[in-house]
Amino acid sequence: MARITLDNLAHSYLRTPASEDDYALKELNHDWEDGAAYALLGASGCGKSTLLNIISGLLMPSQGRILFDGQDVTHAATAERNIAQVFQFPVVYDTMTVRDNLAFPLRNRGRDETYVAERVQEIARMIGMEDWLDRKARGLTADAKQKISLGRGMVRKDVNALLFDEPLTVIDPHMKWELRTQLKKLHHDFGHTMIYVTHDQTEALTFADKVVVMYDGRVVQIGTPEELFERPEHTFVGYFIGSPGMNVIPARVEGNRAYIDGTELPLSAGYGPLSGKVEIGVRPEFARLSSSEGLPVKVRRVEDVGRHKIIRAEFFGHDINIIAGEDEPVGADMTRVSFDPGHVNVYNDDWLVRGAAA
Ligand SMILES: Nc1ncnc2c1ncn2[C@@H]1O[C@H](COP(=O)(O)OP(=O)(O)OP(=O)(O)O)[C@@H](O)[C@H]1O
Repeated sequence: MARITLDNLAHSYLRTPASEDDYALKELNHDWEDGAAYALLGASGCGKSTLLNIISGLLMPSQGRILFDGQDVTHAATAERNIAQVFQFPVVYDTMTVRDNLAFPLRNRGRDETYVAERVQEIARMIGMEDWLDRKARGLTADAKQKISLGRGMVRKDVNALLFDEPLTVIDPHMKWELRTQLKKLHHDFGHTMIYVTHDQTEALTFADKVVVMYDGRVVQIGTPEELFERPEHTFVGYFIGSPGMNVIPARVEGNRAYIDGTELPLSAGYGPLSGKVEIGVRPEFARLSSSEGLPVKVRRVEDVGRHKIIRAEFFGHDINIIAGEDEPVGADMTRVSFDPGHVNVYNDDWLVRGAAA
C-alpha cells in the first residue's frame, strides 16, 4: 500500500488555459494516507474522474506532481504504478471462465497455483460467485460481470492502491448494499489504500473513512462523514450532504449575533467584521418548530418519511427545512422556529468562518 501525495496538482484540458475557470481540476495539495479508504464525491462534471485518471496514470496533469510513498510517478505509465482499477462498466474476458478471470491478475504476477486457487475461492465467496466459477463469462448479466470486475480488482493484496470509478452503477440495489459492505470489510481486513469515486452520498458515507467533496473542479472539504455533517467547510458540502441538505440563509453577522431581515438570532461564537456574501447555515436536524420559541416561520407542507418528518417552510422569504421526530405533532399554532446556536455556522462567500468562542 502507498501514501499518495498530490503536490501542486492541477489540470486543464485546454492547451493554453487563461484563467482558473479553464481548469477541470483546480490546484490541489494533499496527502492521501497509506491504507485509508477515501470516497471522491461530487456532482457530475466536478472533476472526480479527472483526478482519478491522474492518480491512475491515464491522464498527465498539466501542472504539479503525484508521488507514491514519496516517489515521483507523474510520468509513470499506469502499468508501472502497481494499482488495481474497477470502472463503471465491466471489463472481463468473455472466453475465460469466472475462475480464470479472477485468477488473471495473480497469474500475471507469477503467483503459484495453490495460492491462486485459495485466493480466487476467497474472492468468489466475497462477491457471491462461488457456484459460478466454472462458467464462461460470456452470457452472464452485466451485474454478474461487474462483480467479476470487482473481484479481479480486489484479488491482489500487494497493489499500491485500489481505484474504483462508480463501480456499482450497473449493480442491482440489494447487491449494491452487500458489495459496499464487502468492500468495507475487505478494506478493514487488508488495509488497501482505496479511492472510490461516486456521486451518491450514501455510497460515499458508508464506504469511506474520509470523504473528499469536490465542487466545480475544486476539493472543498476532506473529512469524516461526521465532520461533513457537523461543520461543512463550504455551503456546497452543506447542500450536497444530508437529506434534506443544510438551510443556507442570507444574514448580517455582528459579534455573536446574526440578523435576518433585522431580526436577531444568537450565535455560539463571536465574529469579526465580514464583507462580501454572508450567510448562516443550519441543518434541518438542528432547527426546531414550536408555538412559542424563536423566529416566525410559515409551514407549507409536512412530509412523513417514516423515521421522521420533514417540514417544508418559509422563513423571511426563504425556503427552509426542519426535521421533527415521527411522534412530534405539527399543529397549526406552530409558527416559530429556533436553531441550536452551537450548530449555526457562518459562511462568507460560501466558505465557513470560524468564530471565537463566546
Ligand atoms: N477529455 C476531455 N476533454 C475536455 N474536457 C473534458 C474531458 N474530460 C472531462 N472534461 C471536462 O472536465 C470537467 C470535469 O469532468 P470529469 O469527467 O472529471 O467530472 P466528473 O466529476 O468525473 O463527472 P462525471 O461524474 O459526469 O463523470 C467537465 O467540465 C468535463 O466536461
